[in-house]
Amino acid sequence: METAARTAPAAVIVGIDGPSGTGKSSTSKAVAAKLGLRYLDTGAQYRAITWWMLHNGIDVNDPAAVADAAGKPEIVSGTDPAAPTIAVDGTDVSGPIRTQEVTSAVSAVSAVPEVRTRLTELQRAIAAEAPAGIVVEGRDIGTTVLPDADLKIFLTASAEARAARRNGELKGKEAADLAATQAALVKRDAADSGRKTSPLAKAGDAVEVDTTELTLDQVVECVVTLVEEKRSA
Ligand SMILES: Nc1ncnc2c1ncn2[C@@H]1O[C@H](COP(=O)(O)OP(=O)(O)OP(=O)(O)O)[C@@H](O)[C@H]1O
Ligand SMILES: Nc1ccn([C@H]2C[C@H](O)[C@@H](COP(=O)(O)O)O2)c(=O)n1
Repeated sequence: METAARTAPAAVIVGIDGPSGTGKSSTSKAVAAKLGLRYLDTGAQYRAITWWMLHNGIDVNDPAAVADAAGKPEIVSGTDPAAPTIAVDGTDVSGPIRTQEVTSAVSAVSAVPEVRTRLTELQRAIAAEAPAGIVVEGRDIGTTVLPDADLKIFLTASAEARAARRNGELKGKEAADLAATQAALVKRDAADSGRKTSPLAKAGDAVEVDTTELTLDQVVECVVTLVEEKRSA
């Protein structure tokens, strides 16, 4: 008796880029979970290497010192969208990488070409190993890391909306000044967009989604639909 040959759907690679606070992490995790894909937060990797530099007394404003040390830490990312992890030399740094000290230093460290080369190689290797595919989020995924991704999304939102979202995360903690939050977001975006090596930028073939007036569920639905359209094309 003949058995019908069953082929698993080809792995799908989705890149999601955009400025800070546009919803990349929330959207990417939810899309990956819905579609059974892996999830990679490349911002967490840049934060992890920044944490290591600070922890080891490297002057983060000295590009030569950062470049010399760029190959030293071992960065390991767990890609389960329900429980992503990030470790440096075996230490879980998921908490420490979110401190203000790291946030203030990460743009300087991520502008160093040796850091970018190191992490880009790691990101490509992780994407290549994802059996059903992966959602990778960052700043240069569509332009540099995975230029052949099946689908590229560029999320945007007004600076006001992004600052309000960030402050919303602080509920129950010390209330942050909205104007100060907005100024910090805009400053980091300017640094990330202005660096020479693979700056924050929309790839020419990316789909831009302005999330200012959309709920997270609406953004997730929009991206899931775009992935399904690509898969059935
Ligand atoms: N469409 C949306 N509407 C309202 N809130 C949202 C929306 N998308 C994300 N958020 C909220 O905004 C905050 C920032 O989202 P998220 O961390 O996903 O952004 P991001 O682009 O990954 O930021 P960063 O680049 O700084 O890591 C979170 O509190 C998240 O719950
Ligand atoms: N592909 C990437 C991802 C992140 N960065 C840098 C620039 C960001 O300000 C920083 C932290 O990212 P976040 O956690 O806010 O997503 O990391 C980058 O240069 N390239």
